[in-house]
Amino acid sequence: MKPSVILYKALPDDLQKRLEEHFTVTQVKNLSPDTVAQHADAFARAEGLLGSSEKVDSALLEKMPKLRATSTISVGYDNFDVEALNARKVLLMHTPTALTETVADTLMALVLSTARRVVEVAERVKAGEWTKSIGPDWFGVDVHGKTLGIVGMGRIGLALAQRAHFGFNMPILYNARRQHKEAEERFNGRYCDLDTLLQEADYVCLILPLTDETHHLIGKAEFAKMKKSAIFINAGRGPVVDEKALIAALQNGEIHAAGLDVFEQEPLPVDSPLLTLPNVVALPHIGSATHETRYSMASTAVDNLIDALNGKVEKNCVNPQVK
Ligand SMILES: NC(=O)c1ccc[n+]([C@@H]2O[C@H](COP(=O)([O-])OP(=O)(O)OC[C@H]3O[C@@H](n4cnc5c(N)ncnc54)[C@H](O)[C@@H]3O)[C@@H](O)[C@H]2O)c1
Ligand SMILES: O=C(O)[C@H](O)CO
Repeated sequence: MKPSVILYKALPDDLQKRLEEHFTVTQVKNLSPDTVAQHADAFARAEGLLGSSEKVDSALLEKMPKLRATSTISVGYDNFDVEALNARKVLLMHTPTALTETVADTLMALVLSTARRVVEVAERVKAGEWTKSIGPDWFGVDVHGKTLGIVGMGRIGLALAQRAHFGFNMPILYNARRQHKEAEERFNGRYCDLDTLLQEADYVCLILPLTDETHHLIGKAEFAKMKKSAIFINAGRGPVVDEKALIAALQNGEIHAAGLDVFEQEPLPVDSPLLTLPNVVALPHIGSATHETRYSMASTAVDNLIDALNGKVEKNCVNPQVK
């Protein structure tokens, strides 16, 4: 008999078929208590769980006594209570390499669009304001040759450094939990403490996981250390930044602009002050959202679940020790 799995995200037809070749699949719309109660038998039987963007906590695990593996269609896994999974010896699989280059493209897009005010001036053109040759009130600032500070020199940080170094001739400062030889040898990156990076960078780019350690890593004191001309970018996770402090820093002119793909609350509430600031580019968490990359992530996640339920955890496994 095929193992049972719960699928909580729609998959392209061919991937759904691949999943069904290996498992008996119950598709649900989300992991809310109501949905779990409605499909209680399927959750009780399930050995695997596949999807994204929903909390997987100990309350859910209690409803899934047979669960052996979870597979998330994302690289970030802050939605999972990893301690609870470890205690139950449930494997957690993710999609680390499938999206790296695409997210680095998004970061670069945020750098360029904030610096050159792309969204703001395009809106002015659409509003009919381009009635004569433009003056300095339409100008932006340069990107090439400016100092880029990357906080979180992991897979995506490295891919951003590559773009900035080779494409834009930007000197690179970085902060991470350890020094990265590759960043230094290939992209001339200079490791420094967070304070130095905040003080010296023209562009401060965050691409960090959300952990207890990184929660509100950037707040009032950190914005105060940045240059008044600094542009702040976050495509890691919203709660790494104290959003109230970010709004105040923008409103008080402590920093020049911000490009944001992630927020403390998503979707971003429509009454957020961020949406009233012309020097903010706010994106709806599109870091990896291209057709090619989202397909590749879903395909990897399906393969990850097949591997994990067959005891194969050589790659893409967050907690291989529980096997
Ligand atoms: N916006 C999006 O759509 C999107 C897409 C993909 C990833 N992400 C986020 O980006 C994160 C990074 O992805 P990755 O593949 O580069 O991960 P990674 O594990 O390769 O890199 C993470 C880096 O952060 C560093 N780090 C961790 N804690 C730190 C701390 N306290 N201080 C300084 N540095 C610290 C690590 O040393 C590492 O260099 C993901 O965890 C996810 O939250 C967002
Ligand atoms: O972590 C990730 O993969 C992205 O944020 C998509 O959720």
